[in-house]
Amino acid sequence: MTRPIRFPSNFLWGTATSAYQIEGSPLADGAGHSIWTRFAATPGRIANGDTGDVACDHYRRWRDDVALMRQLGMKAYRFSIAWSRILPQGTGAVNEAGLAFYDRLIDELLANGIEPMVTLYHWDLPAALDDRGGWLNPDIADWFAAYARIVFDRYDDRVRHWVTLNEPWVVTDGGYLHGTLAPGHRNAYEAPIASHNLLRAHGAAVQVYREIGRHQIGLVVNIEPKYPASDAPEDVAATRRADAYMNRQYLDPVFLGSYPAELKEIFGPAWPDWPARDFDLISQKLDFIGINYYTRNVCRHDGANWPLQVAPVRQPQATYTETGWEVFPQGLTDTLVGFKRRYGDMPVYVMENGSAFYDPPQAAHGRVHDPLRMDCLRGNIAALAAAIEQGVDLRGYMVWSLLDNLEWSLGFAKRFGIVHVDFATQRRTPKDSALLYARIVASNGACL
Ligand SMILES: OC[C@@H]1[C@@H](O)[C@H](O)[C@@H](O)c2[nH]c(CCc3ccccc3)c[n+]21
Repeated sequence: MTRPIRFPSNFLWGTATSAYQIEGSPLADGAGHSIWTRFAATPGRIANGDTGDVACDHYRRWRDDVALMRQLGMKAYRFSIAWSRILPQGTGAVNEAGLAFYDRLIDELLANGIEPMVTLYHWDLPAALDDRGGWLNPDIADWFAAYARIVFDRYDDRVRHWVTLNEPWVVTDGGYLHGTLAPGHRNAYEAPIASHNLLRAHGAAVQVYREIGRHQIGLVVNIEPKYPASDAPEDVAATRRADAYMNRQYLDPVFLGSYPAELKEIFGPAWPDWPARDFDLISQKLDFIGINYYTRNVCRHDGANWPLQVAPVRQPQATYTETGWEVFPQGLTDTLVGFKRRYGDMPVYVMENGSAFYDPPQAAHGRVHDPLRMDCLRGNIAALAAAIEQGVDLRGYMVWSLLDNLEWSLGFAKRFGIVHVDFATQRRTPKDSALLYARIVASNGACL
């Protein structure tokens, strides 16, 4: 008989989404262009020519979607605010209609007993700010802080969990190094500058929150634990570089006040000498850390693989998702326990965890059978319990995602939702994984 899994009584079970991926109507009611409306309009940037022009039409169907969360018994909902709905030019004139949309959403969530957890930035930079250098312009820390102040002023009476940025690593690696995400740059000199300015902006927003906020604020990072393919010194060194580049590049400056030494080794002359004062700004005390976990990497040295000289090693016995990620729940436990060991004991939320699998067409009676996603969900929630048993102060868990949605450059084909969306009709159908998650939430993790 396995011991019952114990989650804290007020554990926040929920789901997560982001503005550009679900809302649609990106330019409605005075909203301005973002780098993603621009990227989506550039031929070849998003698979199948998909765009966020309609997406899940959440901008108009938000009330029904909250009702769906209520029906599933969700305790929380993590979503992002589109900066360019609030400030169409990124700075300057405020768009009241944009503020009013999120007012209505937040009020509806609270009326349904669902805790709103708000991300200020989930990749959709106002295009007007990109025209002024975007994340490459050091002034963006002030632009972001001004946007944050407006949003805190408006919603902090109802929102008790704030996130400054979603995944600065992805914004940098995808948007400035490999060019796979907006704004689509490929420049090893730009990437460290963008990354550093993201962290400066994060710190500036936290400073504003400490002036006027009454609740909690944190950062969300994607963590992908790295394991050496062998104990050969070159594989161990490659693994260390990969961990420094993806994971410690963000957690070290925020919690330890300095970058890992490996970054100078990786970027060489492209790695600037940063002013010490920046780290006082970046390492503002946080109330929690948000971790997005999807998979692990097994690493080997590969001298030809720029810039890290690391190659991933596929695991022959493992299950892989449609996005090519190994299903490895142990990595979630290792990540949470590893965070506590390196950075200390602090409240942790898993702010994203999920999987994309091919979902068969709707079966009879409107059911959508997704056994692989169910297995992944069970395994990851058991991994949470293992972390709690090892002393991790885990406060909540958000499944990515509530709805099938626009998977950035991969378009709509990669379905992460526990609720199926028929994009032709906008019909929502809870998948078997949603019904499983609803049971898990209702039993506070007992019925895995
Ligand atoms: O890919 C699924 C989700 C996205 O839809 C979310 O917007 C984003 O926050 C998010 N982050 C990750 C893990 C980091 C990652 C993203 C893209 C590519 C590789 C790794 C997975 N996801």
